[in-house]
Amino acid sequence: MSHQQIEKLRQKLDEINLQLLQIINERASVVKEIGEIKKRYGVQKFDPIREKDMLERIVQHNEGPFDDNTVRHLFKQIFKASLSLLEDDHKKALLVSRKRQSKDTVVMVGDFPVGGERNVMVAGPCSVESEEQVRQVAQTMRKLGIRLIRGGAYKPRTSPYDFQGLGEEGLKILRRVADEFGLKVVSEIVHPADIEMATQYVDVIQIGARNMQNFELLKAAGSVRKPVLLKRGLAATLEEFLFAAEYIVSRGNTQVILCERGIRTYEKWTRNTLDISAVPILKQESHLPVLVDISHSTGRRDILLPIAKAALAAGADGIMVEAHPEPSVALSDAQQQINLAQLEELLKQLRQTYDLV
Ligand SMILES: O=C(O)C(=O)C[C@]1(C(=O)O)C=C[C@@H](O)C=C1
Repeated sequence: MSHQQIEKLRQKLDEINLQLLQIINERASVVKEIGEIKKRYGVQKFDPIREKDMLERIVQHNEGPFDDNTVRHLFKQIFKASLSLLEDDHKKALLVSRKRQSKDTVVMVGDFPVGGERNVMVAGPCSVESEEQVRQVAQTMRKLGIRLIRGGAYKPRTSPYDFQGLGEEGLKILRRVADEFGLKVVSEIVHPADIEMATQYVDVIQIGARNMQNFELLKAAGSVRKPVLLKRGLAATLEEFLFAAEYIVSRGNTQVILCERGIRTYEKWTRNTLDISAVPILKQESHLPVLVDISHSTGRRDILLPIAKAALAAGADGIMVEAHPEPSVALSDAQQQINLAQLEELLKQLRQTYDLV
């Protein structure tokens, strides 16, 4: 008997659910119309004052049985969903977004895939200091089966009195040594006018954190047909990061790799704060491969292994690490680089769980 009563009431609820569905979608259509107008006039999508007014008015009409706080909470969820509907519409336009391309982009660095089945490691010294130094690193990498060598030839340093890099000579060293050991070169370019020249020497153009919003540099990188490794800015939101990538991709260079390298926070025990949540969010929002720079994000050697594991567990396509034959005498970032034995050990540990090349 009571079972029948419940069934009847449930039928009623089913009907109400459908009515609610229809009405919230009707509401969403109106919100979208407002969104179109806002877009046309460049008005901010989120309007907290309007939301507050609406909540007040709704609560005034609330006759229960839900209490006012519950009603506020429910409607706040509706507003939130409406807002993300507006923002989704906006993001739909981005070429780098998942909405535009559901399939992962695999960036081919010559014959070497980044963002494919296997995780990658980019390793090498912070700065190119000499051919001998690069050769020692390359030899170890070859032995360990790591293919992507990094090394800075143009160094954007905080102090103008610090080592500024060997410039084009540094790129030549990288190219020569990489060819000798069958490796691919990743190196940072800081000036738009150098992009064209750099394509002769590097396999991946790196755009560093300090230049993430150097729009002329991004445009220049978008105009060539070389993979680009774009690092997240020191204080860039993920949205700004993706817009920076969009600058490159929208110019026709679709081969972009994103790199989370930590952001600036009040924490002093690490050089930067690794934003680990950036990894799954970027993978969700964008089809581009995502790497994590475990050296710059931490600035310290002692936590590289757990940080690398965290990055890969969070879904990163690979990690970047600074390695030097003798870190204590390195001309830059001496305290965060690992030596070659430590590189080997790090890789050994990671390979127990991950297929890292
Ligand atoms: O009224 C607006 O300006 C809207 O964009 C609609 C709406 C809503 O869902 O009601 C959506 C987002 C804003 O934060 C405020 C209100």
